[in-house]
Amino acid sequence: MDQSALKKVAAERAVDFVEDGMTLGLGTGSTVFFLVEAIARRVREEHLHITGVSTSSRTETQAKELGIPMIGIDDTDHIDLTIDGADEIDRHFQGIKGGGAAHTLEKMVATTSAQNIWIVDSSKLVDTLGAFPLPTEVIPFGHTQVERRLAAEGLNPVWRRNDAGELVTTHNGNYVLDLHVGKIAHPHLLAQFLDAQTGILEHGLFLDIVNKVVVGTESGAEVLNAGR
Ligand SMILES: O=C(CO)[C@H](O)[C@H](O)COP(=O)(O)O
Repeated sequence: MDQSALKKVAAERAVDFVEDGMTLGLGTGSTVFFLVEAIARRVREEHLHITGVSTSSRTETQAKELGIPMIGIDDTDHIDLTIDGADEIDRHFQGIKGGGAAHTLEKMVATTSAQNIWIVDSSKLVDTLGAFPLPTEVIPFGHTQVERRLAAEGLNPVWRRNDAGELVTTHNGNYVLDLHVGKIAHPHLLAQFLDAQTGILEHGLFLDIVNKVVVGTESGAEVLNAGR
């Protein structure tokens, strides 16, 4: 199976955790694309009443087109379950997200959610985080000053650009600075440092957040419980 097929395996298993009446956070990315399709199928066929909260305009558009009722994050203070993709997950169920530049909205939705499930293909499981460049969202004012500060700390910041070479902007109009750190030995310490940097709106370390990971493998979906 190719990577896309493995993502679909994970997404189609995760939809089993969706229950009637739930307010459901919907993540962003190619794995979530399959999830939204699978949820819409259950809404249609089983007449499930669910309400979605999205983390990007891409997901919002897809969900609405497929008939999933949607509300905004400002319309609720409680989400029952959020299902999202991830870029890396380590053995302690800590993760990196933001490959799709949506990590700020994703973190808001995830931290409003009672439960979080991540859906990934098996290539996303790692021993130590950091091979995937860690995304940060940086506000335009003083952004090169932030870059210099992070470079001085040895965090190897690189602005994310699109195929035309332009700076990628987030939903909020900010820039994405990817940190090529190699190995993140102490994710909590790095998160603390980044949280303290004025100018960085949010970073892609998602620590102590995920409850379950559904992994798409060649032999089917595997559910890993984080024990939190
Ligand atoms: O964090 C994300 C977007 O900001 C995605 O969840 C992450 O990049 C995984 O994407 P995909 O499912 O396409 O591999």
